[in-house]
Amino acid sequence: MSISSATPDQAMSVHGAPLPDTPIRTLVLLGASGDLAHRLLMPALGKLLDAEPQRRDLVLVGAGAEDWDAAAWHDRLEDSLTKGDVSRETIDALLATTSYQRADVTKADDLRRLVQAGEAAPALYFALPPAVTAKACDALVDVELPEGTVLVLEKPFGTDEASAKALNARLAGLVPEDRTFRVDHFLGRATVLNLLGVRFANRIFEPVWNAGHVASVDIVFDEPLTLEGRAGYYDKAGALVDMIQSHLLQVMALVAMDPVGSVSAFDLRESKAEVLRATRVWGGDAALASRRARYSAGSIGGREVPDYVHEPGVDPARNTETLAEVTLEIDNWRWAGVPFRLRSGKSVGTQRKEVVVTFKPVPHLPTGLTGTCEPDRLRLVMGPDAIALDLNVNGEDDPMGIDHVTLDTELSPGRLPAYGEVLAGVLDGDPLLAVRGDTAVECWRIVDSVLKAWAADETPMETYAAGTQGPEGWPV
Ligand SMILES: NC(=O)C1=CN([C@@H]2O[C@H](COP(=O)(O)OP(=O)(O)OC[C@H]3O[C@@H](n4cnc5c(N)ncnc54)[C@H](OP(=O)(O)O)[C@@H]3O)[C@@H](O)[C@H]2O)C=CC1
Ligand SMILES: O=C1O[C@H](COP(=O)(O)O)[C@@H](O)[C@H](O)[C@H]1O
Repeated sequence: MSISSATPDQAMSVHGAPLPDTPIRTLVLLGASGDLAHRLLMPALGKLLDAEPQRRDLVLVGAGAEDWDAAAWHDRLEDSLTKGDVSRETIDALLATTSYQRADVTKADDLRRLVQAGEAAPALYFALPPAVTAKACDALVDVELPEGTVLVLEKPFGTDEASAKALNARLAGLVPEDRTFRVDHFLGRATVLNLLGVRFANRIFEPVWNAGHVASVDIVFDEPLTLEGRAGYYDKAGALVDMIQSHLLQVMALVAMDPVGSVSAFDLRESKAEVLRATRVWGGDAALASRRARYSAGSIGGREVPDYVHEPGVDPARNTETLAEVTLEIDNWRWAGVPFRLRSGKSVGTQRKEVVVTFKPVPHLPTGLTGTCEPDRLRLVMGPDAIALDLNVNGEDDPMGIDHVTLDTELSPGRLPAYGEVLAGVLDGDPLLAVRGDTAVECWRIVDSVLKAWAADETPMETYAAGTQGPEGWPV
């Protein structure tokens, strides 16, 4: 990989890597009429251009199945950018150069036209359903790609370990690995990036960041959001694949990896990969190490929510879970015996999105101190971004009595939305925030055994009413 050594006068990317010789000037958005493109990608692109007006000389080419003329495309793009609070100047600049092509992206001829739409090598962003992305990659075999072409793939990357390997093989025949961006937008979230600063720019955490001092780690992403009309995708994925297989395992890798010598793409991604290679389900028993549940009717913030199985587009026969929990172990010197619990759910009453590191009790509490110690806990909250440290202190009323306090502060939400950071990496050719091919396969290996146990009904499907914190008896 070519990232870590810059010549003295070489330009640097926002993530600190040298810029490639051929920076990306054409972004082709395949699936431009879809939800991801409209709600997240185009606003994030606008925010990135707002933040770096001098640096980004970019033409956006939209492509999709819709038969849109220039006016319809302009309306759609402007609506998306306006909703994303992008400046008028950036909106006008983008509108002045953008174009839209109707295309069936599974056809080589249509893809060839799109690849040739700009003057230089493009970034092709597959904002498409995963099955369509796989077909588009097959069709690209018959298209000559200019040197420097970048391919950007969304999650889920494949549907299991074998299909992820096959997709990697297909991509390797198209462009080099460091021009393949497997997107996990959680890697662009401010609090997730903050794991690097908190862990490695402070003296106090790293010496206790191991099985000698840590009792357990929880990575939780519970949302009040319901299905939000996404049955077409979500009912086939479920909470385990939608959140744990990708986002939460990436976060876990950043929490558990060894300290890196640099935050270059090479060092960081290798350190994450090492942790994931050592990760497996707790006790080697996927059925016992996991739980699943599905929401029934309830209400969230005054809004009535139907039974998941009665949501439009849901097929009850799929038996899809909306809340998943998996406990993992990391078989290495640093983490042997420490449970990492990953959990994510929809239609949960109170949002909880955080990494919690729970420390072991002190080896000896001095005789004479009274009361009960609570475990020290470090929390990194993913939105609104915050950090908190729960500590035991001496009490107000009894000077020798133990009391509990929390030191906490809000953290900046970051200069850009998560997808803005991801796009900056894509355009700079810096794969720091992209998921490496072997890592994508490892993440499937970790969850595949759970998927198999669930398919064989070895783990019961539990129920929780929408608006509650999950089934009774589950730790929150
Ligand atoms: N939406 C979200 O919040 C998130 C989505 N993702 C991922 O992003 C990807 C896209 O998701 P999303 O935007 O929600 O999906 P949508 O179904 O909303 O959009 C998919 C787009 O692909 C187009 N499309 C489908 N087949 C073809 C084809 N053969 N040729 C050209 N265009 C085609 C569709 O056009 P048409 O509708 O006209 O058929 C549509 O514009 C998925 O992998 C998803 O997992 C990741 C994170 C969040
Ligand atoms: O990728 C996904 O992420 C969102 C949560 O991320 P956020 O950045 O929107 O908070 C999740 O709701 C969705 O189901 C999942 O597909």
